[in-house]
Amino acid sequence: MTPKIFIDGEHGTTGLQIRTRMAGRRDVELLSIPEAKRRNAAMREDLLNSADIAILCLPDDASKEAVGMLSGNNKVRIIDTSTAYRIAPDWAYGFAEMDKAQADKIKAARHVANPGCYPTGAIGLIRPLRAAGILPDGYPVSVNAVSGYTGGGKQMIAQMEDQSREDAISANNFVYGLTLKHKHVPEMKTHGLLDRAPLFSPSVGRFAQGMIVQVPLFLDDLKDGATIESIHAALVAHYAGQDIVTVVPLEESAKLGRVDAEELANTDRMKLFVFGTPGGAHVNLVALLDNLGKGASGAAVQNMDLMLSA
Ligand SMILES: NC(=O)C1=CN([C@@H]2O[C@H](COP(=O)(O)OP(=O)(O)OC[C@H]3O[C@@H](n4cnc5c(N)ncnc54)[C@H](OP(=O)(O)O)[C@@H]3O)[C@@H](O)[C@H]2O)C=CC1
Ligand SMILES: CC(=O)N[C@@H](CCC(=O)OP(=O)(O)O)C(=O)O
Repeated sequence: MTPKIFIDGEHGTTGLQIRTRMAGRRDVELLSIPEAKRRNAAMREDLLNSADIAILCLPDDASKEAVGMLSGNNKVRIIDTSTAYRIAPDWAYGFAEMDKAQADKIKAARHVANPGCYPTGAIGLIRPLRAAGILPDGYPVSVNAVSGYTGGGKQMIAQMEDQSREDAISANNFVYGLTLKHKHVPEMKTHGLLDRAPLFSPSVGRFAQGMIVQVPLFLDDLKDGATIESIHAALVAHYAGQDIVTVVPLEESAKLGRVDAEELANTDRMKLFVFGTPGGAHVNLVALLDNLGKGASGAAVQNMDLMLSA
């Protein structure tokens, strides 16, 4: 039987991108709700319960409501793209490359929490160094990032693109999350294996899709003997054997004068760089991805495929 997939929130930014990625696929049947009925609870409940996999592309509250609509159903599997379940112990975290066992956990899971866009970059950089013992307990990790404006969903897209709106945003680049209580911090801490919450400072640029996440490190405060080379080697070893997350060779990074946030727009991959000077005191870890690709919809489709392959 062809597996049935329902995307709750299919007319939003993340949902639409998932639909685009599924267009033309014959191995799955997409159940769909008309745009005008997208908030009709009875129709959603019926479609959710008719699916083999429900992909939730909704705000947190609506995701929780959808999970509630499935509470009596022990068959439907769920991929939730919201923040609601990302550190819930009974949900598998949908970042397949984060360690060697994760893809199998996703394959077997009934409930998968798709990672946040910024956390995908941050955890992708931090977790391998924690696992290798290079980043010690107590290290004060900072995460600085810039996202394309589609990261703010339909509302921010309208605010950036329609300058006639009362709430239009005219800035080309702005820093936000100024209370330092961003919803992604717990997720970065848990899946980054950190014992201290990172200091996370996000920003948005006037480009639709793309993301740079930076984690600067002081070598003196890492494990004794840590160097730009040993950090790079730990990342290379961690990501060996797959081609979605690539670690850029040090010689290649050393030749770069800049990193373009849009380089991986419209792809589902992530690139990791280690910048610095051999023998120097600092390194800057950089992750490059599409906030809507590996940061959202690309990861959701990857997780769906893993679940279907079980
Ligand atoms: N954009 C991004 O880069 C990323 C987003 N995500 C996550 O994906 C989720 C969706 O975000 P995004 O696609 O950006 O948001 P959008 O606002 O673009 O889309 C959300 C969709 O959900 C619909 N919706 C809202 N409330 C309800 C409800 N109660 N019942 C049914 N439908 C509802 C909206 O309808 P309406 O038009 O009526 O409001 C809209 O179609 C969020 O949880 C976000 O955190 C994850 C990673 C990255
Ligand atoms: C630019 C922007 O506003 N970004 C969002 C994060 C993206 C998002 O809402 O989704 P995820 O949590 O699933 O990544 C924010 O900072 O709230």
